[in-house]
Amino acid sequence: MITTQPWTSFLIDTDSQQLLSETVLPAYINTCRWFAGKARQQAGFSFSTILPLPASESIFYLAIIEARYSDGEPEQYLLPLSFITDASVLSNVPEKGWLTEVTFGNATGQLVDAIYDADFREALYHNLLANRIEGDISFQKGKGLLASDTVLSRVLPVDSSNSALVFNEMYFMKLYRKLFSLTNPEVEMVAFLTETGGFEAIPAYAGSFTWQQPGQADVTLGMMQRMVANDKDSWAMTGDYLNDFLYAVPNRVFMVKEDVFEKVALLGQRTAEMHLALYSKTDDPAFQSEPFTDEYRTFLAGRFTDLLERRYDLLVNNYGRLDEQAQRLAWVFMEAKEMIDDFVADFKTRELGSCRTRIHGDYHLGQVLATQNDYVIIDFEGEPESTIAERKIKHSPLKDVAGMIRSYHYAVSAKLFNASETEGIAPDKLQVVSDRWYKLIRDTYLDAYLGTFGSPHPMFYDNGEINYLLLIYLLEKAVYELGYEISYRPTWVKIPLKGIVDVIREIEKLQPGGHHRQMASAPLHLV
Ligand SMILES: Nc1ncnc2c1ncn2[C@@H]1O[C@H](COP(=O)(O)OP(=O)(O)O)[C@@H](O)[C@H]1O
Ligand SMILES: O=P(O)(O)O[C@H]1O[C@H](CO)[C@@H](O[C@H]2O[C@H](CO)[C@@H](O)[C@H](O)[C@H]2O)[C@H](O)[C@H]1O
Repeated sequence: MITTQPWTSFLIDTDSQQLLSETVLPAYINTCRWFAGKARQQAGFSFSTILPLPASESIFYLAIIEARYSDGEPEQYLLPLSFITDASVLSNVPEKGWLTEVTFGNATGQLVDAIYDADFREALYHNLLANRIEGDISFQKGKGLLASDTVLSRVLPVDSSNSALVFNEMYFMKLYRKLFSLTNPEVEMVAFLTETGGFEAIPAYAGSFTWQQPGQADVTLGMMQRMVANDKDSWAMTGDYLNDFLYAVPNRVFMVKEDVFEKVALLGQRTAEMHLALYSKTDDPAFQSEPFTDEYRTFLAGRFTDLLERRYDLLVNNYGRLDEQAQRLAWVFMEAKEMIDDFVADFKTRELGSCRTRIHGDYHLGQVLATQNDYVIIDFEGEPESTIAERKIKHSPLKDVAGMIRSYHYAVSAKLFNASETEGIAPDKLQVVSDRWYKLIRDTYLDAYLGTFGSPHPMFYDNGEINYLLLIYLLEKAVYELGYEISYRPTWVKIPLKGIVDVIREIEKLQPGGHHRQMASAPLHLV
């Protein structure tokens, strides 16, 4: 691409912007892991805003790209741009960050995603440190950020929905890609937990930067936290524990080491401490706890009913692709439709005395980093499928608890049903040992969680309500997961289906004549 205007004029160089939008962005953006619209009917890309970020020897642009679709609303993505003319600098940029070769005025070079340019990363760091306002970009330094003369930075090689940068191996910065016209819930959550809740099992907040426009809501562009030295996340760590279990199963030995129970209980305790911190007294209405209102119950029941409809359709359309075991579970789910509908309708009118607070919202083993003897909880962005406004709605913290319980169920199922060690074992037998591990671990986690609150606590009205809410949230999560697995990992579909069937069995017990009536005072034994 050749243009007569220099790079410093890119902000007003609409011809170059248009040329790039038409010829470069569609191909480039579709290669990026963070772009969520790959499977949608795309109708083109354009530069909706360009925010200049001057640095000592160059200028960078934070481009806000609009992705348009013929099947729905447009989305906004952040793409920081750097123009590199020096071959030695370019040699540090991986090819996946190259957009195109271009001549701006009399300089020829490569247009790249600026996260791969060390000067850009350094500019972000210094602007944060200085609490600088640069045009419409406002940098806010958090308490945890300390000055440093030298800045060594790198891009963390995690391919996810955002980009991660590391500074001096001390700070972790998340650069948000998909943008929303409200402060990202993650920034609010991390700031509240650190500064009001005094919660220590998250990386300390070190700052954030936002795009501010007069009369409009701030748009969060990035957030910095302390970097956590961790070996792995808890999904990987649980997988390690399960290896011991897996090797014992073919020898007809049921083995769980005591330190597994200790680790699981510690996670239950940390989860409760996070929820207690979110319950802290505050004047900020965004974080004050609230009762279960008609409005909330109507919202949740409505959202759940929509989700169920979509999932039944998806299941019917994909039924033929499922294996025999998954098909059997799918039948149970489909036959229970009326009962589930009644269960959700009952929720809509049921008086509940428990509280709702802000919660993590997307809580599973992959969101908990395992440090040497403890845990650090990350990724407070909320449910990826929800709008930003929905992600800020208060729920019972048992929704997070249900997320983690589902994750333990996933961990054991994924391990036992996909391992060569268990190939000779009949699926029904495998299901029995898998359930046995899951129930032990679930109860260990729950006991430690509830034990940390002491009894009674205003967050939960009574054990009956705890069981009831857990059932609602477990069902909602497993139904959500069913869609995720059909779309991304069809061989794992039976995992959420089994989770759904387990909850169905519990709902059956709540029916007149079901034996739960006699067990109403036996809490926390869901299966
Ligand atoms: N403070 C931190 N310190 C070290 N590594 C981190 C930190 N926060 C996140 N990570 C790493 O980055 C990965 C992506 O972070 P996450 O918050 O889950 O981003 P995303 O929203 O893109 O999924 C995590 O799985 C973890 O490996
Ligand atoms: O972490 P994300 O926000 O990207 O969440 C999505 O992907 C998750 C998988 O990576 C998926 O989680 C499901 O699978 C996990 C194991 O891979 C398991 O631990 C979770 O319990 C289960 O929900 C998540 O549902 C999806 O939104």
